[in-house]
Amino acid sequence: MNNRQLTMSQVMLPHQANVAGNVHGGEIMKFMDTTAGAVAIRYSKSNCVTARVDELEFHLPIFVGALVTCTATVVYVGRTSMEVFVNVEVEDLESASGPQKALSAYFTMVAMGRNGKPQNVPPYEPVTEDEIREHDAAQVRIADRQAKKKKK
Ligand SMILES: CCCCCCCCCCCCCCCC(=O)SCCNC(=O)CCNC(=O)[C@H](O)C(C)(C)COP(=O)(O)OP(=O)(O)OC[C@H]1O[C@@H](n2cnc3c(N)ncnc32)[C@H](O)[C@@H]1OP(=O)(O)O
Repeated sequence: MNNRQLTMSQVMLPHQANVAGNVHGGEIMKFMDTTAGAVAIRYSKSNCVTARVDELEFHLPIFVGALVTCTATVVYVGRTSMEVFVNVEVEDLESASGPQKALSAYFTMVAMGRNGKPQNVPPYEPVTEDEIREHDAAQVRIADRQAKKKKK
């Protein structure tokens, strides 16, 4: 089992949409957060909180009845934090077009100890070319963020 990746699917229901049938962005964001949280909990074996979500851009409308699939992957592990890439695909089950990419984002999840403080998570060493590329890109993003924070 790959404990760094987890996929969850949901059919969108009327209570998640506006009167025109468009699913609220917040519903999708909550689903992404839950998927990121679940994989982070499984990876770290502890409760996790969301510390940060990077840019979100909705490329496609999502309508009631669509099957939405979130795949969350831990791409970088710090001392107590994990960067999780969440990819969202949407599928109209009545059409033959198959799943289409709707949006994606990076979530930073922090493992919390029972004392309410961040706690260490198991280290992660990327192995495949894709894993190493994602890991290196995460390091660049984190360094950029830290540099911006220092400027403030
Ligand atoms: C156990 C149960 C099992 C049940 C199974 C059920 C499964 C069902 C799944 C549902 C899953 C739902 C998942 C939703 C989870 C929420 O939505 S939680 C609610 C929203 N989030 C919050 O309330 C968090 C509020 N913020 C905080 O509590 C604190 O700011 C934090 C995030 C703990 C950080 O505290 P801090 O004092 O700044 O800690 P600090 O030691 O300085 O930093 C800790 C790490 O966080 C990083 N960090 C801190 N702030 C940031 C930031 N803004 N950006 C990036 N990184 C940051 C630091 O760089 C550091 O990283 P490392 O170098 O250690 O790797």
